[in-house]
Amino acid sequence: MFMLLQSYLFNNQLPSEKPPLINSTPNTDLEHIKKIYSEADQLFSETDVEASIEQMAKEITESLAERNPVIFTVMNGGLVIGGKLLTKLNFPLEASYMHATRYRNGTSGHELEWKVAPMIDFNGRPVLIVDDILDEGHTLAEIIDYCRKNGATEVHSAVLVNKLHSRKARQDLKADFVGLEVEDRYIFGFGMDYHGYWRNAPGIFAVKGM
Ligand SMILES: O=P(O)(O)OC[C@H]1O[C@H](OP(=O)(O)OP(=O)(O)O)[C@H](O)[C@@H]1O
Ligand SMILES: Nc1nc2[nH]cnc2c(=O)[nH]1
Repeated sequence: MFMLLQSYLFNNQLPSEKPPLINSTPNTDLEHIKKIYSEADQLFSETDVEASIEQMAKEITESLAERNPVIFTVMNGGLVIGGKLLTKLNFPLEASYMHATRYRNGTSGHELEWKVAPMIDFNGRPVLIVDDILDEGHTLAEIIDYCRKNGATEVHSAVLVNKLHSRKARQDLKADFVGLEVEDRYIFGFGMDYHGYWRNAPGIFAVKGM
């Protein structure tokens, strides 16, 4: 896997062999997936979420507009919030992504697995990490450490959602910019998945019974 990625990253060519599929779910029971959505509790509407993103963008602009930051969206969950935030940040910045996963389309976390490391050199520059959710925070903590070790002058973080509980990976772990606070339930929508599905759900929903 590493050789394939290396070939792609350094020669800028597609690998000749097809890389292993990461989260292929060809046998998913779509009736179950539909039921999860129809039975879920909506915690925030699309309008609520859009308003919170607008507010985050204002706060980020106030802090970083003059700083020439590199903004990294954490895939896959950051896909929606990253895209929605970027066009509201009307100042010079470079935008890219990194891919790290801890839940692997499941509903419980494991050790963090890096799929794609950052590809813009941020040595000597401020970095903003954008992700969908800060839950236990192992993902964000490890990414912050990585950016510091690799020369970021400052590492800021923005999450659409902070989950309220006392199981954070580090006691003082907080994101600098937070859209919404959610109760301690398994949630999906606006980039967050339920077994790989419903990242596209237009709002933030909690799975019934979870
Ligand atoms: O605070 P934590 O407990 O570490 O969890 C937060 C992380 O979990 C989700 O990613 P996931 O590993 O599910 O991968 P995904 O981005 O592909 O959904 C989410 O996108 C965050 O990156
Ligand atoms: N989709 C989703 N991903 C997560 N990663 C960590 N917590 C959550 C959660 O509640 N929902």
